[in-house]
Amino acid sequence: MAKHLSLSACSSFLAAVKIKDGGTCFLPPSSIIMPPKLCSSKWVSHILSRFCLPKCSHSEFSNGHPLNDVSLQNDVAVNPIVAKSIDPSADLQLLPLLESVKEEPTLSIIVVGASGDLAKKKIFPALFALFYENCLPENFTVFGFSRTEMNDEELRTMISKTLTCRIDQRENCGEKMDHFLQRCFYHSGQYNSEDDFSGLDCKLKEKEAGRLPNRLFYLSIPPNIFVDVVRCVSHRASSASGWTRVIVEKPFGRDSDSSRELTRSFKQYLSEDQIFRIDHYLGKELVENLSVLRFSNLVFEPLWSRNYIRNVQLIFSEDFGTEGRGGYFDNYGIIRDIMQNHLLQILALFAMETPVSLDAEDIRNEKVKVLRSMKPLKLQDVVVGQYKGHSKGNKSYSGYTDDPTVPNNSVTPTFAAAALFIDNARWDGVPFLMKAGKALHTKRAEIRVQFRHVPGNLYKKTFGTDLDKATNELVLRVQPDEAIYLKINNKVPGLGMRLDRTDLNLCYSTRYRGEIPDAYERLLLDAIEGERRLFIRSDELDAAWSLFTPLLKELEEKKVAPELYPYGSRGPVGAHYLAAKHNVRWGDLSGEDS
Ligand SMILES: NC(=O)C1=CN([C@@H]2O[C@H](COP(=O)(O)OP(=O)(O)OC[C@H]3O[C@@H](n4cnc5c(N)ncnc54)[C@H](OP(=O)(O)O)[C@@H]3O)[C@@H](O)[C@H]2O)C=CC1
Ligand SMILES: O=C1O[C@H](COP(=O)(O)O)[C@@H](O)[C@H](O)[C@H]1O
Repeated sequence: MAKHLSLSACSSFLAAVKIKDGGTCFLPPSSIIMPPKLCSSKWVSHILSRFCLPKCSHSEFSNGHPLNDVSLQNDVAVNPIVAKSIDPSADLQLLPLLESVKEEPTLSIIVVGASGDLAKKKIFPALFALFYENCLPENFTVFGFSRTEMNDEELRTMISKTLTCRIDQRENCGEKMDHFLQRCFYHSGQYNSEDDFSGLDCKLKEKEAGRLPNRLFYLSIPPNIFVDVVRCVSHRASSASGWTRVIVEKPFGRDSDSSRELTRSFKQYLSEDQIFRIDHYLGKELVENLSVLRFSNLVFEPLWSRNYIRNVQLIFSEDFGTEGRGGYFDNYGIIRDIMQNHLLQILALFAMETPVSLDAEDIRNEKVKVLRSMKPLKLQDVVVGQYKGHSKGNKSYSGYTDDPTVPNNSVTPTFAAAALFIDNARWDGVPFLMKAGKALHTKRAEIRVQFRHVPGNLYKKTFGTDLDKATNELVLRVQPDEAIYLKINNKVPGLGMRLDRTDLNLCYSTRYRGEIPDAYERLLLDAIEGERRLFIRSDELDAAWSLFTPLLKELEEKKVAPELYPYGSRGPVGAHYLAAKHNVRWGDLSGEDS
């Protein structure tokens, strides 16, 4: 038991707390009274996961490797509802700390594909931000692994170019960066070479220095080498006595069959608990807030159904093309790149029933249910487009097929709009419209909820014949300039009776001073803590592919020609016809917000 009591350097006493299944938690009292700031609440769950002993501690083995993934977390409902897990009838006792640290845990984060775009752009900066905010455990190292020949210093130089300090906390930034970089190391190897992963394992062990080793692998590599890496990790580089977790980047397959095959291959080497399929949109602040908004405010949940909501729009647009990623993109297209994952995940969170609790499995169960209630997409529910070259003033923008890595005759969509329906009592008949495109006139991601007309509206004359103009609309702007606003009708002050459409507006930058953490920060921290709520379970993934696979097959078999739209425009006109077919107007193009 003493080996679990490793952290309490902060206190000479621990509070012993009984948890629901009869296990015991040892909590430093300081963790119980921590204020509920992000890192503090994470801290409590972190402590629970490290200190809670289940009724019977057991180790599972897979391929000869212990899977010490803290399965305790199924026994203890961690962040943010710690209290729920604690048996209220159990007395809190203060126990003297039995023994000082014996097997202090250490965390190694291994970025596989360290030389790549995503690692440089997102993963290393997110790790540094976590370090900067003291969210990483005391003993951690970061390892880069890829084929490119580099030494530790060269990796550090590469990483240092992409690190930035948070705007609101610049103190000691240089010093912090140096400390962080000193914890970064590199190992070069082939992705399918078990010997190269043995070499990595040796270096990891050296840094772990006999402490309890926990290892988090981040697969930031093309999908065709995922399975090789997972095999090598499992055989040669998984932790012998701590946990081993693997974060996997999308794409998780190209369709139902390939995705199932990938899941099957992964499960030869890893248990589902060890796989963290990342969808970085789930780590975005406004997406996290969706459930809070809905389930903690009385005013929204009663309206959240076909009775009051006319349609829901999920919109993603970028004002740049696929430059530099054409090779990848042409094999996937916008439907796989954005819709089947990011937008569908948001839809599932938006439309799910109230989960039993905030536990990962309860939430993911509800998401699976709603995905399984949806009708697979048909060709007539979809419009596809592709951007073409365009000149504006003396500037010219290349078309999608001008990219040398894209075939000239490619019909891969860079834009798509789709109408989806959920066949359940809550959402019957409500169109969920999705729209995603590259090289459009603006960069944004938002959720728009258009409400029904007010029956017998006393003021309808003021709105003329266009009642849509008077419809309430709730907008969650995911990015940029995070905001939540509700369009309402309001009397213009004065003696007359003139109505105005205006916004009840929560603009994040005005209301909250701190900088919003990047999605990758939140998700990395969750994976470190074993929190799975924001990661995709295999049955969710399967349900998501089932919706899109028939459509993707049809588009590809029939080689459906995308409607061309000029780079920097508002996208194909077909998207308007699709919306009109379902009595919808795109909220982002309504004039007020476009
Ligand atoms: N970049 C982005 O914005 C996003 C990326 N993703 C996903 O994240 C993962 C990584 O993306 P990204 O960093 O852009 O990918 P990269 O193309 O930059 O590849 C990452 C690294 O993998 C190695 N690599 C590249 N191609 C091959 C190959 N054919 N065979 C073996 N090794 C190869 C290279 O390292 P070396 O040669 O040194 O071994 C490269 O530095 C991908 O799955 C991608 O789909 C997801 C969302 C956004
Ligand atoms: O997953 C992806 O997301 C990015 C957009 O992410 P964001 O956080 O910058 O909005 C997109 O550019 C890329 O094509 C896609 O693979």
